[in-house]
Amino acid sequence: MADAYFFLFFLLPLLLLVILYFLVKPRPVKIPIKNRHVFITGGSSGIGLALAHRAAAEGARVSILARSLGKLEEARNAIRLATGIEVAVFAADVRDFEAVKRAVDEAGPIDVLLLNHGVFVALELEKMELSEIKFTMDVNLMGTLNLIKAALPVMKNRKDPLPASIALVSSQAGQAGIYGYVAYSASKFGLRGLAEALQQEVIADNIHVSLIFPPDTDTPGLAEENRRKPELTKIIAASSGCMTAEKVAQKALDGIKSGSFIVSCNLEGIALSLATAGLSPQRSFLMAFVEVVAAGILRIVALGMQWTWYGSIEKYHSQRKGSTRSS
Ligand SMILES: NC(=O)C1=CN([C@@H]2O[C@H](COP(=O)(O)OP(=O)(O)OC[C@H]3O[C@@H](n4cnc5c(N)ncnc54)[C@H](OP(=O)(O)O)[C@@H]3O)[C@@H](O)[C@H]2O)C=CC1
Ligand SMILES: CCCCCCCCCCCCCCCC(=O)[C@@H](N)CO
Repeated sequence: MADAYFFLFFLLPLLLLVILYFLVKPRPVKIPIKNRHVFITGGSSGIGLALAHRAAAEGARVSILARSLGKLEEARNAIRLATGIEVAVFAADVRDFEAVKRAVDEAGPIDVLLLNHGVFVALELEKMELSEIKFTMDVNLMGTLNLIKAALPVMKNRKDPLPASIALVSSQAGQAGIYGYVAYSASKFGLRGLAEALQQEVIADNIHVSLIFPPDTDTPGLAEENRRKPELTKIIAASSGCMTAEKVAQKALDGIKSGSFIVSCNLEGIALSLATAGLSPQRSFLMAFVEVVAAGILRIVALGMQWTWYGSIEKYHSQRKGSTRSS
């Protein structure tokens, strides 16, 4: 009997750990940011601004890109005031490849390309204009591809032997489809396929991809979104907490520096990432171990999550039916 326990709880896990240690690829990597060029899109507000602050404070040379020059200059002043460091600003729309290319060329070789720009409206697909849907896909997905296309040739040709990074800010709504985010979830899920494929294409150039999955984050963008957010979106998104932009920026930068492919920001996010590990690379054999061991139980947790979400949806519809009948 004791032998069986020894095998099950000691020998078997140990064997699995050893196997995973040799199995995980790409191999772990550390990406320094001190004295390196960090280029942040959407760096004038919210998470991007917090990322710019933090990267500057950690000694990186920082460039930020967004559409509004006014907001960019405000951000530059705020960062100068807080850290004494001057960031470079570039006004361009990520949908405009030529403008993006000019900005990237002018900024000089990039070590960490942090693609954080994004637009979001929470609204049922039926209530969204086609133009809004297209706008979401164009900015979040095509905008990201435009930036990568513009920056990659120079990143590949860098003389620096240090590892470089391309980091994409997705969302927990890019790991699980959420009511009210049909277009947004589509754009953010798209980033995952992009990132998985891209990592295979750039690994030989010592470029490492990170995908960041924040929950609701207290930013000007969220405040705007909340003004017309469907009740059900609020209920379902409340399954994960709300974070400050500073905390998300800290988690994101730590994840990028440690070369993680998947970067979660809170506890619910860790569960979500384990449950959706799929065929994404995992560089840490310890995290791979947790993924393997937790897989079955997390599938049950995920089904329980769907049970509560669909419960909320049913309740919402039955209440609405009740109220339209009585009115
Ligand atoms: N806040 C949240 O709850 C969450 C946000 N995220 C993601 O994090 C990222 C940042 O979000 P958040 O900080 O809240 O957003 P904000 O709305 O506060 O900031 C968005 C930034 O992106 C820039 N931007 C928007 N559209 C374009 C464009 N077409 N071209 C260039 N720049 C553009 C904005 O500047 P300008 O308008 O001047 O162009 C601004 O700097 C997004 O990708 C979002 O999807 C993920 C999970 C949760
Ligand atoms: C198996 C374990 C499951 C653990 C819990 C999962 C909880 C998922 C909640 C998802 C919330 C999505 C928020 C999107 C935020 C965002 O991107 C917007 N604010 C911007 O539009």
